[in-house]
Amino acid sequence: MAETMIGVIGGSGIYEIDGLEDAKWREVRSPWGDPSDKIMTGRLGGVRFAFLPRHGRGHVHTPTSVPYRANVDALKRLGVTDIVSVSAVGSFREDYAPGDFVLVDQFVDRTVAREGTFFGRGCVAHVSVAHPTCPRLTDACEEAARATGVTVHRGGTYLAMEGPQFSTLAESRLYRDVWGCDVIGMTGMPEAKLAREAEICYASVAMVTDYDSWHPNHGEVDVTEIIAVLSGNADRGRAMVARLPGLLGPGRAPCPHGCDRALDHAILTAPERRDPALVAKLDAVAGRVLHKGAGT
Ligand SMILES: CSC[C@H]1O[C@H](OP(=O)(O)O)[C@H](O)[C@@H]1O
Ligand SMILES: Nc1ncnc2[nH]cnc12
Repeated sequence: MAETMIGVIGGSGIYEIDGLEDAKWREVRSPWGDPSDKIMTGRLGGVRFAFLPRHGRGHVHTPTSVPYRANVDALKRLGVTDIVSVSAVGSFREDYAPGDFVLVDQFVDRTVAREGTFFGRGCVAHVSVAHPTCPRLTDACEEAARATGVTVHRGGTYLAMEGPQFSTLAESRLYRDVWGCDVIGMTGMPEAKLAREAEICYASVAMVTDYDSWHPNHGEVDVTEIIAVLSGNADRGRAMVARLPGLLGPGRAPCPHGCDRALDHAILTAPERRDPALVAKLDAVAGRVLHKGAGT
């Protein structure tokens, strides 16, 4: 049985994690550039564990400058099998209130200025992201989150905007009233797509911090208030993460939803037409299939 390694990507307000045994910050090199920061590795509850602050310690990266490919590739290189993304979101629903956790299961990608794939000319692949999050990993996150006492909503569509400015009122109304989205953030995409390309199970735990700008009884989004809500929820976030190893266990059966086999039939480029330089960069992400001579 394969070994589980949990990777938590911490969002705004979450720059470190405690409680890891043998914790050390490791510099992980990636052909896709430098990750957002060093990655803390260790063991939690007997399970291999990695933590990466998405914006870097000290909040260096904007949502646009986050090196999403390097981050996912670096986690894959470390052996991460399951990524839990923790992020702050605005809510489009009265009943998804600040302080609540939402287990996102769908995304609408409105980002425009990010590299959204590991593949390209010389190695073309098309994976399905019809269901971009992993139900097995999300089940564990749900159980872990509910045990902390926080209000948890299973399911929600996350509108990923480019930012860094928050939405206009017209945009907020469009995403909510016309498109039926549930929450809004700036980082869920392309992270989720890249995790699928890298064959890593991905769950998105969104912490509601505000009502964006649509709500008549709430003011405009204020980043200070967002951080205050996140700080108020930090203990619950930590408690949720601490329960994950016990729920996932150290040994890992193949994903019943196929996340860990997403590339089985995805690569179209004929082996003799592949770009060796790109194939070399894909060693961690796609080595499982590329080095078996998969493709058509
Ligand atoms: C701090 S407010 C806006 C900022 O917070 C969220 O970041 P993350 O998803 O990493 O928690 C949001 O997406 C924006 O990047
Ligand atoms: N209203 C909002 N819009 C985009 N990203 C956010 N992150 C937290 N609140 C947000």
